[in-house]
Amino acid sequence: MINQIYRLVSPGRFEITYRDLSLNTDKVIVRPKFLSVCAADQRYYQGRREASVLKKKLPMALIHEGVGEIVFDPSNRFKIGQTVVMVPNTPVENDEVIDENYLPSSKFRSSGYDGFTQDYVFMESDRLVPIFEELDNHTSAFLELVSVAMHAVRRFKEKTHVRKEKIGIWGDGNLGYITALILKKEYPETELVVFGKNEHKLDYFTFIDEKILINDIPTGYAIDHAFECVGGRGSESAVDQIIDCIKPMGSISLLGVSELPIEINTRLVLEKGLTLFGSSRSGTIDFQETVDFLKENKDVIDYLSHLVSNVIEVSAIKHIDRAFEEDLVSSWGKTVMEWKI
Ligand SMILES: NC(=O)C1=CN([C@@H]2O[C@H](COP(=O)(O)OP(=O)(O)OC[C@H]3O[C@@H](n4cnc5c(N)ncnc54)[C@H](OP(=O)(O)O)[C@@H]3O)[C@@H](O)[C@H]2O)C=CC1
Ligand SMILES: O=C(CO)[C@H](O)[C@H](O)COP(=O)(O)O
Ligand SMILES: [Zn+2]
Repeated sequence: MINQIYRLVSPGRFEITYRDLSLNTDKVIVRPKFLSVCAADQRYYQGRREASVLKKKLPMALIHEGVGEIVFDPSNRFKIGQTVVMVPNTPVENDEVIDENYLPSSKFRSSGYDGFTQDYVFMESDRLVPIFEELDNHTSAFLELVSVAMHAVRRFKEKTHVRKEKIGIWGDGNLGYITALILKKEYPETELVVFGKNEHKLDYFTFIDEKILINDIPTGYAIDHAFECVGGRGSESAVDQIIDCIKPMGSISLLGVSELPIEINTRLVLEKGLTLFGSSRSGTIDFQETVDFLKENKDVIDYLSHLVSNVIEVSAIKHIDRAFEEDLVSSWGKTVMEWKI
């Protein structure tokens, strides 16, 4: 069969590539249905990566968040027409200690390997997780991002000391919102405080205990642990504020991606005996955990749906551009593409 792959060839320019693929395969074939734009895809689309990185990674199909329908399944694990969430990480080896998303050999879609903007995606059966009926299509589209937060919260549980009276989350965007939602369920007794830049975004955090604008942090304000969900230029000041506010022996979970290296006040990190750890991406186990978590906490699905800010029907290549352009000017939430191309 001829598969059409919609690749970013240079910033702001998509082109179609045709690839002849055999149906004599052990791979499951998935038809993408609802895809969502991640900040990482926007950086490629806008060319906000170093020229050497763009040269190495493009042309490449973008998008690593999405759900699709099973069209062919030689593994017999799924029903034809079943909706599944697609795991973008593809490991090529097992390791007893290192999670699949930290193995340098793993291939991650839309970061050096083709993402989901294709007519059909050929995947290993263990890269697909069925979802359940109450999970609506638009919200399911960004389950990958939820799985990243889930993964980070799992690591947080493993690495932090027991006192969790107050946790601070820096970042009033998608990742901050999702991380806060998961933490609220996992630590119902903990006071959760979100630190943001924008009052109108903080208004969405209706489930949180306290909201603070980053320019109005009271002197002497203290938290036990923190999550940095900012990324980009804001990362440095966020980490700086966290290091100032955090109590001794607290942990800082770093999630934001910054294009340039940032400065960290290591003197205070040492003095307070802090633990800083990064979390990136996720694996099948995190996707399964996410789906199970949402099955158990159905009210979270409703909160997540508040993140759906743009839904763009894509039936031609120019609509992919439209989705990226609209995502760029949108001040809140996620852009979802209804993949009808
Ligand atoms: N670790 C991982 O695997 C993943 C990492 N990411 C990364 O996480 C980061 C956040 O992603 P996402 O939530 O989608 O992006 P958003 O732009 O939605 O969220 C970032 C938010 O932080 C706000 N902000 C800026 N500076 C500060 C500051 N100093 N303190 C507090 N808030 C601040 C921004 O406001 P404003 O817009 O007004 O500047 C924005 O609302 C990105 O770098 C992204 O690449 C995303 C997915 C997975
Ligand atoms: O978004 C992400 C995971 O969901 C990661 O931030 C993304 O994979 C980073 O990749 P890149 O190095 O290509 O920016
Ligand atoms: Zn992402």
